[in-house]
Amino acid sequence: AKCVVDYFRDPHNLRQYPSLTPLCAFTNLGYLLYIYGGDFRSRRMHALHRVHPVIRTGPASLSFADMRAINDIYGHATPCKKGPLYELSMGAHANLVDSVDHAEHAQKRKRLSNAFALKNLERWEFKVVDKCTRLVAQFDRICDDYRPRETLQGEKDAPVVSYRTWTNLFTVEAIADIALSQRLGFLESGTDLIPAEETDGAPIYKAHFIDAVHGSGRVNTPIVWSEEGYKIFKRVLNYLNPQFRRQIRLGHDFDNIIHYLARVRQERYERGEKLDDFFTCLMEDREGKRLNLDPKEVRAEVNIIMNAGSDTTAVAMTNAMYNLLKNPDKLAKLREELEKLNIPSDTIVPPYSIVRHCAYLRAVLDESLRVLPPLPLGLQRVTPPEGSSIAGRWIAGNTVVSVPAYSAHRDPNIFPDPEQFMPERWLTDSAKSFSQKYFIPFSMGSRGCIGRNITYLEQQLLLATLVRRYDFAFADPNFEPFYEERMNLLPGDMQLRIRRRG
Ligand code: HEM
Repeated sequence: AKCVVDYFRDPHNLRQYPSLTPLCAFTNLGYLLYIYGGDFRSRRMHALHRVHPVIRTGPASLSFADMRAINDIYGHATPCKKGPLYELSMGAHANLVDSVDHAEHAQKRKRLSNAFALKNLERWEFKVVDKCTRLVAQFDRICDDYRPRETLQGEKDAPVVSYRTWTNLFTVEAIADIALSQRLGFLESGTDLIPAEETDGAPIYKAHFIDAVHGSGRVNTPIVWSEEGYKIFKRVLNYLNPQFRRQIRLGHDFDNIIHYLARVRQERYERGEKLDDFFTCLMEDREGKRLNLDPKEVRAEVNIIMNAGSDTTAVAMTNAMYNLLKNPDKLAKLREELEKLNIPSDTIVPPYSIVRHCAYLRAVLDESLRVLPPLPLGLQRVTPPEGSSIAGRWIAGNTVVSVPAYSAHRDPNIFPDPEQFMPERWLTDSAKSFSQKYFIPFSMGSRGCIGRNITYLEQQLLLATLVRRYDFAFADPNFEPFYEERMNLLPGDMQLRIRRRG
């Protein structure tokens, strides 16, 4: 009854906006039901946004597909804060992503920003080169061991690899080395089995890293949109739904993997090993003075870096290869750019000092992030109590507001022919200005992604390496990707035939 009364009282003055579903105007359950199945909801929602630039997604929530809203909601000067979702999904301690308080976040960000600066990343290039080299060793072995069979067309066939899985193993290994100086051996074993341990000293066991990351996302994403219902839904679904229960267990495995990794790294630190990684930035300031952070906070930061730092980049890598294979003329252009570099053929991984200047390579990656942003949904922010102006409208205080990257990247006034994969659009004079204002795969402002330099380092090195060395083709020529949208838009498996180039 309160929902109905509030609908007619309309304290946020939102009745003027069309509702995503009729239920959304009355209760957050409406949005929860809309996203529950985990299909590609940002695409569904975009179909509506093409007609309505502002949509009501809850009793006090709006989604904007108006480009002016990006700066108002996420820009450096925004008065908006992170929304209730972040506190709800927080673990035992706030981390850099879910910390809501401005002062707390600024302090956390300052601590890590040195580690994420571009000049430091170049120091860690060797860690990424090592992972590229080890992935190439596996792909070479797979190609060399394969006994080709004749196809119906009379050609020799080639082995099949799961590009999605191998690139995900690559990104987990890369971030484990960058963050914790830890070698996991995933690229040798071809699996993501890793030790995990409870905080109560129970024996160590093994868990699957990637399933565990996805488990924690699958638990929270469907239910975190209802502040009132979150805890109840979690309990009820855990009781009634075996699949949900399994995801909760996997999420728990992820916490235990992080506990294991952080403990091992802490012990190395206490033994006086001098290692060059993020963990050191959590232990000491730039002058080497100990910070003495609460161990729960250290674990929370390790958790988010291992999660955000591996999954998003793996998604982006799969999407970039998919887009190139669907657009062979763009792949040919990329190869042409890389071949012009005249890098000796026995150099497996081209140096970052060279590939970072490859404009077409960067354009391919950006265009892929535009078409398929790994976080396509509207990132939740909330207006200050006094209200705020967004895209030229006055929005009442404590309203949840967001701009879905999926829709922003499809504004035809900024990105003509938005469904077309056209890296060339990033090579025009105007590209710099629209990329700064309207290209938001990493969000923007003070809460924008701190790891973007790392993802470009990884993606540029790996894609340049693989495109130079191998030919890829869809194992199923009619392949169409399957997507599961949680916080991240997760592509399903992508099987590719792989051949060594001459
Ligand atoms: C293609 C790859 C990536 C994409 C698309 C991406 C996207 C994003 C987005 C959209 C946000 C804002 C989240 C929000 O407001 O809730 C974010 C924040 C963040 N990302 Fe990334 N990210 C990527 C790679 C990385 C990597 C490699 C790391 C770590 C090494 C990382 C670490 C973080 C952290 C710690 C934050 C929180 C920043 C803050 O609030 O101060 N990300 N990322």
